[in-house]
Amino acid sequence: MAATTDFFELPQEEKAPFYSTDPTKQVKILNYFVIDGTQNKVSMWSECFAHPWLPLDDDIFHLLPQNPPQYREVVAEYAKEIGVLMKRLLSLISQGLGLEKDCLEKKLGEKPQGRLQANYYPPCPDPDLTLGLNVHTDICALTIVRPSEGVNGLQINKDGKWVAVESIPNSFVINLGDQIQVMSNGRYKSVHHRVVTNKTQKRVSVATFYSPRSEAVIGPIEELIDEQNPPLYRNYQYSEFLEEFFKQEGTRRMVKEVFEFKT
Ligand SMILES: O=C(O)CCC(=O)C(=O)O
Ligand SMILES: [Fe+2]
Repeated sequence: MAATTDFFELPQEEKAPFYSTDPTKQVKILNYFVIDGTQNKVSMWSECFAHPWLPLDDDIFHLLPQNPPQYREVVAEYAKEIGVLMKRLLSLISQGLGLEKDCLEKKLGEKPQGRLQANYYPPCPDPDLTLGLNVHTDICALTIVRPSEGVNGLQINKDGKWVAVESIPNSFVINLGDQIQVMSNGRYKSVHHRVVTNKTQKRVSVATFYSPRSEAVIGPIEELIDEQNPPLYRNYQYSEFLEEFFKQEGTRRMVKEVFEFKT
């Protein structure tokens, strides 16, 4: 967390080379936005630094910041541990669905892709006017979030109401993503969430996303389909899902809904 916070708090000129809106750039700082009624882009009250963590090969490693000096080593170590935890969680979720331990991992395919997104939310003079991150579901399979301690901000939508996720020391927040909702044929839900800001304290979080690679074919798992439980989604290549995601940029995204069978 310190390495991430230090990176965000570097002088602007040191961070400048990382700012980019190019979707193909692997390591970059980005600002999420919403498109308002007059087609203007309205920026969220946050800055996000994103890059791959799986695989973290030499090419990517050398694109990571050299300042703060410990950034690369800390991320490499964190990536290793998160990889182990992701596998463990996927195995538990598979068993929770009554499937073989390695079912979800196998269905997500070889060479899964992991992206890390560090989010920096500065104090906001009027938190009622904006959000740190707009309401969304994570499009990946699974997300592990490490939030800064003692500062709330993340909220999930439960039965139409926003509920604060309390920050608990030394803990992670696990979000099920859209791909788990589709693969479990709707038994697990990818939760709608958003981040609110506050007037006095900055907040930092590090989200690590785990996704299939773009060639993988995703759909409801056969063992979970029968007469009572017909498939809710059609099979798709993950690249199609990503294409739809980018098409809906700046809107209240409804990506997996595009792949639903309409009844
Ligand atoms: O800041 C947080 O706690 C959540 C971040 C998040 O939802 C995301 O990066 O997708
Ligand atoms: Fe999220």
